[in-house]
Amino acid sequence: MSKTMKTTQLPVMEAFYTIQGEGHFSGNSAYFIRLGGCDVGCVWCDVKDSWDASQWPKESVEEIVAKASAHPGRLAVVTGGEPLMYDMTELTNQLHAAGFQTNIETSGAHPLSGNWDWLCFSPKKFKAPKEEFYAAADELKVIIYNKSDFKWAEAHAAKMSENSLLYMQPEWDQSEKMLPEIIEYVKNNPKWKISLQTHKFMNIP
Ligand SMILES: C[S@@+](CC[C@H](N)C(=O)[O-])C[C@H]1O[C@@H](n2cnc3c(N)ncnc32)[C@H](O)[C@@H]1O
Ligand SMILES: Nc1nc2[nH]cc(C(=O)O)c2c(=O)[nH]1
Ligand code: SF4
Ligand SMILES: [Mg+2]
Repeated sequence: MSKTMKTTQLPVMEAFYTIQGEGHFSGNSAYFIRLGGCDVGCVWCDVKDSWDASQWPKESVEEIVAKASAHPGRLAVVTGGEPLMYDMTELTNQLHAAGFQTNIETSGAHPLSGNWDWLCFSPKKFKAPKEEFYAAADELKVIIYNKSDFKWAEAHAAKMSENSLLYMQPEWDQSEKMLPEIIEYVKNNPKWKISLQTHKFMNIP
């Protein structure tokens, strides 16, 4: 590559090879790329350290993909922070070129970019999602923190495309209280499935 050619640099908080713990791909080996930076401000966010992008070193897309390629799995999950604060075109193109399936975890609060094989959309009360995510998402994953979130979840589900998957995931610290309610809700509303943060039970990243 010529010296004058610009390559995308992205703030990387951490990247690790693990098991996808949540949603439709739960149980699959996956390489996680966690980008720094988020302006959504969820009170119960489990990675608040990710919010300030300036704390995390910038890496070129080439470096990020080279590190991912060192592992046997070819499923990449891009998360954060909020990955769509950045243009994801080059990262997804280079991941594809290296043979990866590209999955994303996003709140939908920023414009959609990149070429995704699977998009997990987890809308938040703290910063409204962009309308384009309802059609683009493969799975909706609503975090249930209190009883009012069931009605809120239905409002989002009503806007999703017909064949998308619908998940309710208990907020981790409210699980003891809310999981029994979620179980009853899903039994009564079978279009929904439960997603648990299984990596936290397995004590893996
Ligand atoms: C940390 S976020 C990063 C990606 C993106 N900012 C988002 O919120 O979708 C990854 C996933 O974890 C979920 N999550 C964050 N904190 C959680 C918590 N305390 N309990 C359960 N799920 C949580 C989010 O809703 C999202 O689906
Ligand atoms: N194992 C594992 N699975 C995950 N699924 C979504 C995660 C995320 O933080 O985006 C996550 C994570 O941090 N670890
Ligand atoms: S949008 Fe995601 S990363 Fe940002 S605060 Fe909410 S859960 Fe955390
Ligand atoms: Mg997580």
